[in-house]
Amino acid sequence: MTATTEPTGSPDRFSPEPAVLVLEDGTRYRGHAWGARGTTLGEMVFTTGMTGYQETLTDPSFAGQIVAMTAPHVGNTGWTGQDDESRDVFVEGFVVRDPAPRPSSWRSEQPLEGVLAERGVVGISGVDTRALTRHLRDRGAMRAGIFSGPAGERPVTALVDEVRAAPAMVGRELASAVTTPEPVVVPAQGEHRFTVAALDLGIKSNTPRLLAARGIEVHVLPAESTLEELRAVPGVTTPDGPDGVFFSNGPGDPATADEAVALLRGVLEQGIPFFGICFGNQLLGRALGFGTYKLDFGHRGINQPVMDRTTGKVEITAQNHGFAVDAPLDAVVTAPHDASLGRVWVSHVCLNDQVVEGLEMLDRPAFSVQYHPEAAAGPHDSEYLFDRFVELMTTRSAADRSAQIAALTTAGESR
Ligand SMILES: NC(=O)CC[C@H](N)C(=O)O
Repeated sequence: MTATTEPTGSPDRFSPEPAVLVLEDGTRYRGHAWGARGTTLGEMVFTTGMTGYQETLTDPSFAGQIVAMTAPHVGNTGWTGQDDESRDVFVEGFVVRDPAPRPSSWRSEQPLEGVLAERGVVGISGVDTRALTRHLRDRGAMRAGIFSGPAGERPVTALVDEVRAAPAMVGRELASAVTTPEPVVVPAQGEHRFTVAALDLGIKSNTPRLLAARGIEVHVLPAESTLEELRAVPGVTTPDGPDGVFFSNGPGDPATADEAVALLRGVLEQGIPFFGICFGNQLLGRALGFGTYKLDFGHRGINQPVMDRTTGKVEITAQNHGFAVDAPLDAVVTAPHDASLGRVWVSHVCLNDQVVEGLEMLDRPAFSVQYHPEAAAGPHDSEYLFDRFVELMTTRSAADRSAQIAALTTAGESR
């Protein structure tokens, strides 16, 4: 059935040009053309962060996705080049309720809509984003299109057909489209303690920044790098290879990243300390032999509660993922892919829905989290993970988690 939702309340006062957001199930939301005019297609997702629209727009993990902000008033602080999380805007389209008519911040260099228009990002304003979010929450993530200008004047059936012809997120490989074309070195701040090879699957700038702040020189490498290229990065403590390897966040379906998974297996076999974030966590899961699956509507926002099972502390986290690792929560598992990799446990769990939010190997120096400890934008509760990586590169061996695991087993038995 086709439903139409008209915007309510005060519509965007600034664009008389119509635009329409069409979902693959036929639902449509009318609004106003905002940013670039034309057609854009992608997976429709929502993010609940009240702040951080610029960091969201420049997070390469959003490639292939049309993002709706649940925060109603967007653009208030304009655009500040210094806050970019990467070299471009990567979202496929942008859906907002009520854009600020002009920025109000001494740091702003440009209004948000100007940046969107300049970079060809098709947007729509005046949409009831709460109704859209409830719809996606009930029906799941789905493909969508924003149409404005002459493209939006065609019959709705033609627009729905166009949306349905767009590629689905499941099975989509996007890391190669967003990765750095050339290696980039981010120098260590202060004493140069370690050098890390960071595989750029869609990395955000704040990650090398937080590593560099801990005395780590970061070599950001293209996604298609080989094990030899990773090992050619000389470490401080290990001159025949980097002190550690990092795999970043990134867009697309982790099930497509076979080459990066094979690369990571090589890293693990050689015992090089490893840290992964988001896509990097999904790839550690896959390297160990677990599957990944699509969440109904994903976790996107900056207030998601996660339990760190090592300390028992709950942290408020920034998240942006539509897929997750399928690993058992209450058991220590020997890597299903290859028993010689040793044991692994789920180190972090999402308290909203018990989704796996972190993995830690117990016999090798490797761990990863599904959420964003670099948190730009977001809370800073999880920065300790960068210190754990430093500790791992210092000891070069897995930490002892036997007490935590014994507690977990006892809790499991008493249920
Ligand atoms: N931020 C990320 O790295 C996202 C990973 C993956 N593309 C997902 O949606 O789950």
